[in-house]
Amino acid sequence: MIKHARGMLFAISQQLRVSNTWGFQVKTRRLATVSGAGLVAPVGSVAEPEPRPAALHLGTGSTFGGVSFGAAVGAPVTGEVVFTTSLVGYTESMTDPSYSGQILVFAQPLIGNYGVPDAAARDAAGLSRFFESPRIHVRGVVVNDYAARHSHWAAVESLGQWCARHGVPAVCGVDTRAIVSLLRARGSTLGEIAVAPSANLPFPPPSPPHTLVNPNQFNLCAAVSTKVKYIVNSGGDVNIALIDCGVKHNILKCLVNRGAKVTVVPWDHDITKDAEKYDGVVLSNGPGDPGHMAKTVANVQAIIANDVGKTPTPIFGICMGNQILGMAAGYKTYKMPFGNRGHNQPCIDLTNGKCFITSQNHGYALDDTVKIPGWMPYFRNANDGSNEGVRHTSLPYSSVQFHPEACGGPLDTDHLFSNFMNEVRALKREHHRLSSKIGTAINLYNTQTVGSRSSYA
Ligand SMILES: NC(=O)CC[C@H](N)C(=O)O
Repeated sequence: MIKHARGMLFAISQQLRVSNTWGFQVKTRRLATVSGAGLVAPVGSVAEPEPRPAALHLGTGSTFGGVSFGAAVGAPVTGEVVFTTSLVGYTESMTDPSYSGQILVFAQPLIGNYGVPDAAARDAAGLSRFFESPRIHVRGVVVNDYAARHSHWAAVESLGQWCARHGVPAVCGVDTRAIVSLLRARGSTLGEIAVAPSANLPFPPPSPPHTLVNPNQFNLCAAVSTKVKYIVNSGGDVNIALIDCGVKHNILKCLVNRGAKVTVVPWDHDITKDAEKYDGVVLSNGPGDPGHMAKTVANVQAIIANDVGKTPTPIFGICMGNQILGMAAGYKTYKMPFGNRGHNQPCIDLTNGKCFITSQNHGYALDDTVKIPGWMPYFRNANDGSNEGVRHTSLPYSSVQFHPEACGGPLDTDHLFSNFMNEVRALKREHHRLSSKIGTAINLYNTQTVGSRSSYA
């Protein structure tokens, strides 16, 4: 069966390699998506998808014909076409909510060789063991060489089966180097994946005439953020408010593994109105244009204003979180030509000159050329000089554009979570000490006797 599928794939892709353009009509008819209206079929219920002609059409007019190895979608799937240079981590990238609205092109030629692990596997805190969120967020994937045979101890299905179950189209057999060159030259562009209704059609399916919708015109963070507050690791010694703009599970894990209780709140939630006290705030990653995040920016400004005259609440932002904290400080954002996506982006810590290799996935950046009193650039990209973080000059507010939680990618900047947690605990102790100084005699007595036995003492 595998041999047969591989043979067909090879034959079709050979056929398509010699016919990347067309000037003819192919009859199209609608196909039901495998997953239906948002429902995902269970693991094992979907056979290896039938290889069919497929194509990636770019808004710039280029077409790349290939072979479908994912969902047999009826209508073409549109999105912003971006590329990643990451060598591994396709399951983590595809479930990263920051990729919402995007068609992801892998520069690494061989994709799918280690299959897909079990989405139901959980860690002790109930978080997904292998994925960054419960579902696939990319709109489609484009690869050069799809490994029809996978092998890994954790794999429960192939990449093609996983895509098919989630209704996500996937195209292989295309020259991804040519696509990456084009995207680098022309910038990220809108595009669509079209899959032929039948395996017997010898040519890539054409793009029906229509306007490509730019996903970045929508507030994608609002769409992927949690709708309700929830807590992870309720027994943690410090309470971190995580403002969820599309959080990757590994950010939660990095906090929980360091002993924190994490209270996850929606993207537009104002934590200064909450009755409960937070010891620290994390601003998560998230998809789309940071220009839609004015509400979150205002809420962060409220947290900072609320700190005046008190022990400050440490804030740490990641990716979209960097853009939000930066905008709260007064910086502006801009759209990069093709962004930085991959696991090998060098970033210099401007406080000590050290360079770290980082995991990245972003298409927007902060413009830090304008000086903002009280704030400074924190990290800088050693390749393109773009901003990779900002920090307050004296208060514990900082953020990074890259992903210190990795998954996938290098763990070189994992210490930033430890720094943040140390700051949170130190300031909680300080808060404790100050309130004991200015409190009434009875409070002072309680703080000294009870506080000295507490875990923060
Ligand atoms: N990973 C992220 O948080 C991405 C942030 C933002 N959507 C960007 O593309 O720049």
